[in-house]
Amino acid sequence: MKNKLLIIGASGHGKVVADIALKMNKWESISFLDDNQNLKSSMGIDVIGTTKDVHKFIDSHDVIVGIGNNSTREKIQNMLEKLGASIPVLIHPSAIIGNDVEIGIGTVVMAGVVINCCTKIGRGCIINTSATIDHDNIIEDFVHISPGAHLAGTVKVGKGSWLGIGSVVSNNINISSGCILGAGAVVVKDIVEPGTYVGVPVRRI
Ligand SMILES: CC(=O)SCCNC(=O)CCNC(=O)[C@H](O)C(C)(C)COP(=O)(O)OP(=O)(O)OC[C@H]1O[C@@H](n2cnc3c(N)ncnc32)[C@H](O)[C@@H]1OP(=O)(O)O
Repeated sequence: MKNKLLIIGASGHGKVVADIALKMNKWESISFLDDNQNLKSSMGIDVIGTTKDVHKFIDSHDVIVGIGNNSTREKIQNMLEKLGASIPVLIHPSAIIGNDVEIGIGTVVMAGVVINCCTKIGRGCIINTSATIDHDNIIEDFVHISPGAHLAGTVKVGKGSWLGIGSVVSNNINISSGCILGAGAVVVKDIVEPGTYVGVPVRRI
């Protein structure tokens, strides 16, 4: 771990990431990179360059991607890992994490989240505000679980999927990689193909 943190992306998600980092109180300085060259600061935190400048800071900073889009976040995190960056896990102090929970690098766990025991969360995930993920889940890399989503026990979510705000997944369900669940979706059967699914129970659109 380094004593400075660099967050790539200074927009909505990046700002929440910065807020969590401030509350963790582990870094003596926090800065952003953002590809909008007109943006000089966000939340009172300096924007010190664009994504292509990251190599200048790799030796001195922990680096995390604060971009909500799953595939963009994946692309940039993969690049950071190739460069040998030190990539932290960010967990809001109000999150409740059970025993035997594993959380991969680059994942951000937001305020009010509960993750129960024996769950495995991959790299570069977003576990958004007040989501709950119960026991023995497997959440693969670069998944976004949106605010207020609830996953029962023994759910598996495939790589890069995005579960929309307030979605609900019943126990023992597998969701394929590359899925989008709409706001308020309810999943009671396995989803075996990538696609966008909405409604109660879900249908593919
Ligand atoms: C902190 C944060 O902000 S985290 C981000 C949280 N945001 C979210 O969770 C957003 C989730 N997104 C959604 O629910 C979106 O509606 C999506 C991704 C499912 C679909 O978006 P699009 O592909 O643009 O679909 P579009 O809006 O054209 O809708 C297609 C059809 O599905 C319906 N539909 C779309 N979303 C939903 C939904 N959540 N539930 C039920 N029906 C829906 C529409 O009414 C429309 O029906 P129609 O053809 O009969 O008119």
